[in-house]
Amino acid sequence: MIKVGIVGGTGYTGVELLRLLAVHPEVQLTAITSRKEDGLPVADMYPSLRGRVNIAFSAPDKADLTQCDVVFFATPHGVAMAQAPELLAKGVKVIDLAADFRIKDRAVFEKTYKIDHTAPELLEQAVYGLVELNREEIKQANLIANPGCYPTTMQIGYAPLLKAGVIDAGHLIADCKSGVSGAGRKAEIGILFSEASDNFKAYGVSGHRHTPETSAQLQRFTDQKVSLIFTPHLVPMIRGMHSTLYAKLTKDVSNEELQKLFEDAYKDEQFVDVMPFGSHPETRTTKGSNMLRLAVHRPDGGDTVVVLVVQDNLVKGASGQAVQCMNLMFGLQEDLGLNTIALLP
Ligand SMILES: NC(=O)C1=CN([C@@H]2O[C@H](COP(=O)(O)OP(=O)(O)OC[C@H]3O[C@@H](n4cnc5c(N)ncnc54)[C@H](OP(=O)(O)O)[C@@H]3O)[C@@H](O)[C@H]2O)C=CC1
Ligand SMILES: CC(=O)N[C@@H](CCC(=O)OP(=O)(O)O)C(=O)O
Repeated sequence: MIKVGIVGGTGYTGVELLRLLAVHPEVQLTAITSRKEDGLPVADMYPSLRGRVNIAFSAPDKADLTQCDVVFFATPHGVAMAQAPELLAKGVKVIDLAADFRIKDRAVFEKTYKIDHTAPELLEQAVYGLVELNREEIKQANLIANPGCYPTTMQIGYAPLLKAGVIDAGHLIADCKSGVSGAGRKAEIGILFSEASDNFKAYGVSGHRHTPETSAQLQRFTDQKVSLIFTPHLVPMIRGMHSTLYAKLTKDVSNEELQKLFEDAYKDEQFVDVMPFGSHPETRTTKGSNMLRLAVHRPDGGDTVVVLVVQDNLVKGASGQAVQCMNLMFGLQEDLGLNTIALLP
């Protein structure tokens, strides 16, 4: 059994990890930390886990994470970088759900997150955990930088077009919407029920931290200079993400050829569903599952291609993706513990 520790077990991605790992056949939950809930049985806080998770939260300084085989950090940016060096030195693998190791360029990271990087020596060895685009590296990794939720949709949607060289990489426009759980489980005015429900708004139109992360990753797939306009929106639902990705075609490709690019790219991927050309994927078809669904459009046969992508921000956008990485890092079947079908309606 793989001994797993979770730092930040009380947050939304933490409890999502618990939901997935509690029924994972190869995992033994060994340590779950919380600064505020030291000693509280996990299932007292989350009764959905009664009878499934029988350990208590422990304060981060009391939990012996070095006895684990792998530690997930479901914590704010800046926490994993403080603890990863010691864990890695003791042979413990680390999967960070935050951004500490996502951006290789330290200066760009520090400018974007306004945090001094305290473990820059690990940036080189960190592997970006988007399995469909990085599988072989993930298998060898000891330190995973799990992607952001929006970046996952943008990369899966744009990568086949960039690799095929059929779009103008210098003018990508991503119009993305997230459910409120994307902001985490914290008390903040903008995510109160009376502020976020029955309301719809964009935020971070300029300078959202997912723009540099996504641009740097997309740059791997093309020689053209990538330029991305990314606009996130908060939608009044709890889980779910919908990204509408626009790009200008630069080659004379048919609709069938466009569709085939995506079908070929993801034909062996069990967590990416390429729907028939012109479909309208719905967020609820991914709720609670690790599936990402997409559909390709070309409005009025013009020179703009539109890719619609949906996922559950807490599963494929965070904790499910992290478990998918763990499975690969430990030589397990990639879908172990991840075979749930979405809840519908
Ligand atoms: N929500 C989402 O859809 C996604 C989130 N992410 C990223 O995953 C990470 C976790 O997000 P999310 O679960 O939403 O966040 P939450 O705010 O819901 O939870 C954060 C957790 O971290 C713990 N924590 C906070 N500060 C510290 C600290 N200094 N040391 C140790 N533990 C700490 C908190 O527990 P306690 O206070 O009890 O110690 C809590 O359990 C973030 O970096 C986020 O950006 C990534 C993709 C999607
Ligand atoms: C709705 C909402 O607020 N979403 C978060 C993104 C969550 C995510 O992916 O987080 P990290 O990159 O921080 O890990 C945001 O826009 O900041």
